Amino acid sequence: MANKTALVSLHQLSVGYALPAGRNVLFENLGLTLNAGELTCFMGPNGVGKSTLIRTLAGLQKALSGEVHYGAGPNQSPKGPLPHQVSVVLTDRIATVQMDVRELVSFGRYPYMGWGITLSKDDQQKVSEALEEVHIQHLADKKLYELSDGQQQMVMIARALAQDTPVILLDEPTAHLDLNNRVEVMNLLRRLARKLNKAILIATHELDLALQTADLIWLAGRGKTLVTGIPEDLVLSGVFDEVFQFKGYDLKTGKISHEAYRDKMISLQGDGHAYLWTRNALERNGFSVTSPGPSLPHIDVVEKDGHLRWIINQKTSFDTLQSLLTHFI
Ligand SMILES: Nc1ncnc2c1ncn2[C@@H]1O[C@H](COP(=O)(O)OP(=O)(O)OP(=O)(O)O)[C@@H](O)[C@H]1O
Repeated sequence: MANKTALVSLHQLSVGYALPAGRNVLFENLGLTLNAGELTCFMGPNGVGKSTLIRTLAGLQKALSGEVHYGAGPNQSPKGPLPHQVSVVLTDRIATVQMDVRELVSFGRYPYMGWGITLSKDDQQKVSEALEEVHIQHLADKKLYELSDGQQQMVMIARALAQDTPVILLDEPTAHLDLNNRVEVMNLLRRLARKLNKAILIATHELDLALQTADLIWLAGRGKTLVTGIPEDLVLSGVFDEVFQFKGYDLKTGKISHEAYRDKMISLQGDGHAYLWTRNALERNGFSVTSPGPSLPHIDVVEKDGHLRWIINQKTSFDTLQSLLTHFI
């Protein structure tokens, strides 16, 4: 297997707050890496320290002890990473509303602008490429106040891309977005990691999306350390259940656990999505669903001429699940 290239390495890193009343250590002795070409999702309960670690890795907050190395050699800057090494997208709303999108994305070029305040041809090209990469060229001349939350999020990601760093750190980039935009942002970040060989770390509460898109998970909440692994291994090991203590949700099946409060079994036969959603409707309404067996009410889900039908005991037929449920309830 090809060796991974570490773009960020944590060495015995402890993070938290040195307060007058004493130290509040959130994570201790972390020894992890962020690798080129990988999307890492950083998950854990509220208040566990995700934002604090992101800020520490971004050089916005001092580590309590230990070191972070960026790229090949040790970190050269005592204050944190250099601006051409790491870009960061935090949760703050954009305050400079009078600015337009292209101007804000241009801010990503500041590490390369020398003493001048004008963008070179190369800078302008990078800004245009960043806008294209996140598919917001059409918004380039819009004022920031004209944008939706999702569009603003895309603009902040474009700014980070224009900064052209091998590492991007993002704190809850999908907060306040609708499902389509959440999926789009996660897919975009995964694509960027692969295509541009970047190491991308996202602190997120999006359990479903993270499990489906992350190359690696950092999971906080078991002591002051992080459990790491690919999503599927962590789901099967039960460590997510241990950390989040899900109530009424079965992570292994990805389903809400329904209570079979009607004490009534129904046998069900069908295929694909129609079978799964029929089962969901029955279980959500308190029935136990089983495979075909004698002396149970039986439902066949059949598709004919592009239309679904539900047939009870080979006699009574329904053309919606709602009407089927009404029959049983
Ligand atoms: N400036 C600060 N000074 C002291 N303690 C702080 C400061 N900021 C955060 N904390 C504490 O550090 C802990 C971790 O906070 P942090 O915001 O990093 O958690 P988080 O995992 O990002 O939470 P969430 O998922 O709710 O965003 C919390 O207990 C918080 O009260």
